Amino acid sequence: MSDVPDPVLDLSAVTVRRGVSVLLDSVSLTVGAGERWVVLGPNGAGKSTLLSVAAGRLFPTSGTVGILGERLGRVDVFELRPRIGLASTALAGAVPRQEKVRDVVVTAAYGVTGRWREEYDPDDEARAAHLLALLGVAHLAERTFGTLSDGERKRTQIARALMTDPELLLLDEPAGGLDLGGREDLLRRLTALAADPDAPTPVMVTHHVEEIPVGTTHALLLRGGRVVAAGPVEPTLTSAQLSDTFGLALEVSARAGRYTARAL
Ligand SMILES: Nc1ncnc2c1ncn2[C@@H]1O[C@H](COP(=O)(O)OP(=O)(O)OP(=O)(O)O)[C@@H](O)[C@H]1O
Repeated sequence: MSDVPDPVLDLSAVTVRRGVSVLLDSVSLTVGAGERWVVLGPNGAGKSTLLSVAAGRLFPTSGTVGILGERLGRVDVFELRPRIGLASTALAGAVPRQEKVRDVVVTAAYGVTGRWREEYDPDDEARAAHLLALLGVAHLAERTFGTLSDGERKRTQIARALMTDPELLLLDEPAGGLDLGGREDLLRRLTALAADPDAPTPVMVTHHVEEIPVGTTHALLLRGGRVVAAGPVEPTLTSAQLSDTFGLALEVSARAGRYTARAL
């Protein structure tokens, strides 16, 4: 998108403390328009915390956060949030189990979860249907969210995150819990989405290098709330840096834009 502010994200020395715990320790990150980022790190590294900051949902203890050309703390976050698509397990937990899948998606246009109108704009209904098809779950539109499998929920959440036509797309472990076929299908769809010049700039959190979609341009490696390495994906995702990130000797290999890692 030519009119998307650049950088899309501009975090400088962001620290998040909770009591004596330091969840993020002076993290700086600049995501340019058109870049496609992955954030990798072990359990508890601070990935979800970082995504919450990037989503304008968590204010850091110190540091500055620029999102889509606005400064967190100076901007009305309720105006900013529709410009950011966020799919996370925490948000999925806020969706009523009885909510129909199509309503889970369409209500994002109104900034709510839970159906609250009898009628929606036909254009919104059509967009929700299109996004469910894009994520491969159009056949589930009339089902209730509570009856979906984990993988189906993930896809529905991503469709919801795209509903407002956001400029920034934040995905927290979109492939987590998916079976092999489901993961590969989702990655293919994320790759196709990333190739669309009108698609939002994605920042995706994962634990596994195998879940990095083809077309990812940049990586941030996080451990203990600190940045181990960040930058263009190839020089960042080295065996040495991945080993530092996960705290064990790993060998990473790349083939046709996909990555695998194994312990040495
Ligand atoms: N309110 C809090 N008070 C103290 N510690 C917290 C609080 N919230 C989160 N943490 C801790 O902060 C650390 C980072 O959490 P976060 O959820 O960001 O990690 P993560 O990298 O997303 O982990 P995972 O991969 O397991 O989802 C964890 O050790 C977590 O236990």
